[in-house]
Amino acid sequence: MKAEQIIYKYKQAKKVLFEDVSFRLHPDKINVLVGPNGAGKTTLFDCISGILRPQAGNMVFPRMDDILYVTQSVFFSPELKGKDFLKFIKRIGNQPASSQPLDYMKSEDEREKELLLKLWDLKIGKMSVGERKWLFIMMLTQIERELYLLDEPTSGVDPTSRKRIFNLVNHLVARKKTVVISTHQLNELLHLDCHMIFLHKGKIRYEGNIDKWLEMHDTDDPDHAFDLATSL
Ligand SMILES: Nc1ncnc2c1ncn2[C@@H]1O[C@H](COP(=O)(O)OP(=O)(O)OP(=O)(O)O)[C@@H](O)[C@H]1O
Repeated sequence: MKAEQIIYKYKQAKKVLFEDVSFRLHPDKINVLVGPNGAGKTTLFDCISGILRPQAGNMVFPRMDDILYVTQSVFFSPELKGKDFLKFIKRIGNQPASSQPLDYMKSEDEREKELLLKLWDLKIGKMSVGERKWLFIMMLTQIERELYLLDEPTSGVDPTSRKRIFNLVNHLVARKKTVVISTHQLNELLHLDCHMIFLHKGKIRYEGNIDKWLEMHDTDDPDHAFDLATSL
């Protein structure tokens, strides 16, 4: 899966957003899209998923039906309960909707089971950000697709929820699925087998291992490297 020489400009915008975006997704690692606010990460996800059509370039990605795209603003009524969401997702996957909470879960982790039991009867509007993100991602990643795009899945979540979300993402990679996430928390990438794609000022400025990227910037602090990379 790859993008070559993508050019994209929003109709209303004065300037081109992507002047030459090329990258390749790694099939066996978590692909991580990184870049400053406004660099175009969400726009790139929209292009990959087929929601937006670039004005030029070559995109080699699965068709829309084979992509699961979890945007930052997945909207479900805050009045719905956890169980309503879980049953709904099963039904759209043409699978039977069980009334047993643990039937919805693949993990054997006792704390996660406990969390699911708590969220089962809780309204979505009353869940914390981390609880809601974990529940959504846990369930949505059970839908079979070739490519999964997760826009900032760990923003606003505590280290435990973040670990749980990365476990879900790692399971996808282990199942030979291609995954792309975006994040601003670069420290979380240090212990991850990831393929970093760095978008800045309309181009991909780096693609590869995070350790090599840190070496290039002569630092072991990813936030410092980010600061240096975006000041160019
Ligand atoms: N519909 C639109 N019309 C015009 N400009 C837009 C539109 N949507 C987004 N933009 C602009 O495109 C640029 C990229 O936005 P995008 O949301 O893709 O960035 P991002 O990298 O995901 O940002 P963040 O890290 O803040 O989430 C921004 O300058 C934004 O204002």
